[in-house]
Amino acid sequence: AASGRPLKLLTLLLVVQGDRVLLGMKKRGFGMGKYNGYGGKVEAGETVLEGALRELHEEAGIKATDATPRGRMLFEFRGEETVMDVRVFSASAFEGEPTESEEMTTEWFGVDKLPFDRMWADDRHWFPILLDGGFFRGYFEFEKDKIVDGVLERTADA
Ligand SMILES: Nc1nc(SCCc2ccccc2)c2[nH]cnc2n1
Repeated sequence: AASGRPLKLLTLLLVVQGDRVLLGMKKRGFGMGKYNGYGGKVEAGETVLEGALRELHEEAGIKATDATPRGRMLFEFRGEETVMDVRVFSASAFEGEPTESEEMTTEWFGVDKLPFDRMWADDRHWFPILLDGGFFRGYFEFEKDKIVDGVLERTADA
C-alpha cells in the first residue's frame, strides 16, 4: 500500500575542512538569500551520491573526493503537498578551487562563526552534530521561514 505524502529526493553537501565550512549564498530559486551547503535534485540514472557531487561541481566548481552520508532531514512546508527528503553529505577534501556560480557564492566560515541567522532555522540544530562527526535524522515543519514543529535525533549512522 502506498505510504503518505509524496517525497521529493534532494541532496545537500557540506564541505568541512578542519575548522572551516564552505557555504554559498543562494542567488535565486528555492532558499534564495540564505547561506547553505550545495545541493539540489537527483536526476534519473544517477545515484544520490552522484547527484550530490554533480550539484557541488555545478554550483561551486569543485569535485569532492571523500563525500560521505551524514544524515537525512525531512522538511514539510505548510500548504505544500510534497515533503522534501534531503540527504545530507559532508566532505573534507576536494579537487579544484571553489568558484562562484550563477546559483551560489563560495565563502569559508569558521566553525564558531557560522551565519545561522542567515541560514535555514533548522541548521543551528543539526550542524553541531555534523561538525562533531556524528550522524543525524530529523523532521521539521515550516510555515514560510519559521519552524512550527520539529524533531531531531543523533543516530549511529546516516
Ligand atoms: N540546510 C537546509 N537546506 C534546505 S534545502 C537543501 C536542499 C536543496 C533544495 C533545493 C535546492 C538546493 C538545495 C532546507 N529546507 C528546509 N530547511 C533546510 N535547511
